[in-house]
Amino acid sequence: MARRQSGYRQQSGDEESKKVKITKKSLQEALEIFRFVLPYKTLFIAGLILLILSSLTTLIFPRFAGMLIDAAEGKINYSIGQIAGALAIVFVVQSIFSFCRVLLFSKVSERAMRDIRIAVYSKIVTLPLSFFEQRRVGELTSRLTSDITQLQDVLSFTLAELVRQLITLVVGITIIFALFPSLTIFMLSTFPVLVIGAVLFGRFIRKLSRKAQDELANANVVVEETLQSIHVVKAFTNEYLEIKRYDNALQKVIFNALRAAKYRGGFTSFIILAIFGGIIGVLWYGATLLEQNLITSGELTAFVIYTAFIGGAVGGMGDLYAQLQKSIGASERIRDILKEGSEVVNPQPVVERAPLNIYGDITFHDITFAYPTRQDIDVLKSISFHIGAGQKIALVGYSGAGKSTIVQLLLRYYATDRGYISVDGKDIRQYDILSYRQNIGIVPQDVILFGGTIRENIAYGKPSATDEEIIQAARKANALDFIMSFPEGMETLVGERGVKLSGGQRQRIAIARAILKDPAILILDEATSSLDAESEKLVQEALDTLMAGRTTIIIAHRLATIRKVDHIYVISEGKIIESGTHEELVKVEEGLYHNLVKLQFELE
Ligand SMILES: Nc1ncnc2c1ncn2[C@@H]1O[C@H](COP(=O)(O)OP(=O)(O)OP(=O)(O)O)[C@@H](O)[C@H]1O
Repeated sequence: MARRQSGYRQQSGDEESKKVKITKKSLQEALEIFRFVLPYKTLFIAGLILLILSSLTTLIFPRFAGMLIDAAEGKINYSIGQIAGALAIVFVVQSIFSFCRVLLFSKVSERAMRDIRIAVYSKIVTLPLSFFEQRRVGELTSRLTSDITQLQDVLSFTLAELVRQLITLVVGITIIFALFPSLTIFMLSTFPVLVIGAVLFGRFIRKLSRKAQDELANANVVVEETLQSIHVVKAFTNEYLEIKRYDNALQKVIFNALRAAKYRGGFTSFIILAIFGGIIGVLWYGATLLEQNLITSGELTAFVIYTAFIGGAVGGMGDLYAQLQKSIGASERIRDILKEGSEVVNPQPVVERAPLNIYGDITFHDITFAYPTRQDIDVLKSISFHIGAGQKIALVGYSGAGKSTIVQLLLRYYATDRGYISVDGKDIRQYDILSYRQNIGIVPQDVILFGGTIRENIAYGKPSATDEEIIQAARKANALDFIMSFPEGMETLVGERGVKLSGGQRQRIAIARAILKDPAILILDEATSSLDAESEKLVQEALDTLMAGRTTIIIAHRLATIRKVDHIYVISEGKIIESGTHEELVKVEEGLYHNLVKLQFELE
């Protein structure tokens, strides 16, 4: 439970950090993300021009509305029909502009976002494993989903609104200032109160709403945990407890949401009072001018509508500012990922890479290693050994001794800086990483199958494999019989929505994958859970076929299976403490291997 709780706490922390201060530097950095828009700059600029035009045409409306009234009173030379007709034309044109603008911006934003998504995803999958140990998967997927959606909002909506409101503000004020200077000065004098009040109040309310959202995220954790572990919930008959837990979490949501609502209501009243107070003031002053015949009623109307437009623009600024803050946060986080160093520089289909054929002569030269996330603890201490090409060795030792770590280093999952590993006499760091890994096959402890058909899962070992090769591999892995016993054969779906394969069956699929990959070096991480005798025999036979002629490292859990290997290394606390053949090692009576064998013999 602690695991899941802490995960989500951090996520709500992420929400907090989504907002950053807008400074010149942060803005400049955020704008870097806009390089993804560059390929579409023509469309973007065209959209921007249309946006400016349509914003400007909106500003014609108040003036024309005023003129309409003046025309009705016979104070100007145009007829009502002429002005209404002109207005209608203006708005037909504007509606066409707006349509094109929305379309253009969508084209730009959709394409740019696809490019960013691909860039971020390519970066993520090519990063070294150590990166993934420092980040949570949820965090990375949220980079790809919510952060990029945030940027998309900016491109398709926020930016347009910002431009429109800035134009309304600047051009609107300029127009009324030119037309009605004294009224404008009067109106502007009421503004600062409104703006400062709105900004302060708005910020406070957003903080409260965020708290309510965080609580909602916490409530969602409960649902997610429960559903993920529904087996456990049912086994412990804790349905009621879980409902109660959800209810408690929702209580907190309600408490915070209502608190925020109270202030939001207050804010609304404040805005109504302030804006209408301002408008009443302006109307009062305007009416006085009208009474003195200093302006016409049409002009007053125009002025009031302009003021409403400008007020609306100012009111919307707070929200836009918050949106921009979020987007800058989002783009910073995306940039952070894009800046990380990939281990695979240029991912491309393996067949297109220069083939690297290694023999599989492996030497560990005095390797000492600590995981990047736990730098202070040396997990391996001065490990040196040699495996000749085609030899089979086994690593034996208690859980946590460092067996898997040895294999992970061979796979170059982690960088080594104390000591080095060579394959065929060359430091493995000097090989192209993809070509190198292409020469290593793994049959893991827990075989993970992707959702898809059995064929696809086997072909994962060699995506270019022909049907015949896949069937051959399945046959050699002793898997063909059970695969063909399914009505859909190779096309049988496995994984979450498909059939569930037994442990032994999954292992044989993994063996077929490895056979297809045909690597020089093979790593077998023995399953800890034992299979029934029949499955065991099928798997063992398949493994024997697979191992033939390959350098093989077996991480052994059941010692019975490794009697025949060329050499056994007994690992304890990161050191090789014994080594030799099975016959040699069992003779050492005080030895760990001897004891492990005795223990297992007694257990069995
Ligand atoms: N990714 C990691 N980050 C930090 N420490 C790790 C990591 N993986 C393993 N360790 C630590 O390294 C030590 C050796 O682990 P390793 O998995 O190599 O042991 P093992 O002998 O393979 O054990 P088992 O037989 O249980 O798989 C353990 O103390 C483990 O906690």
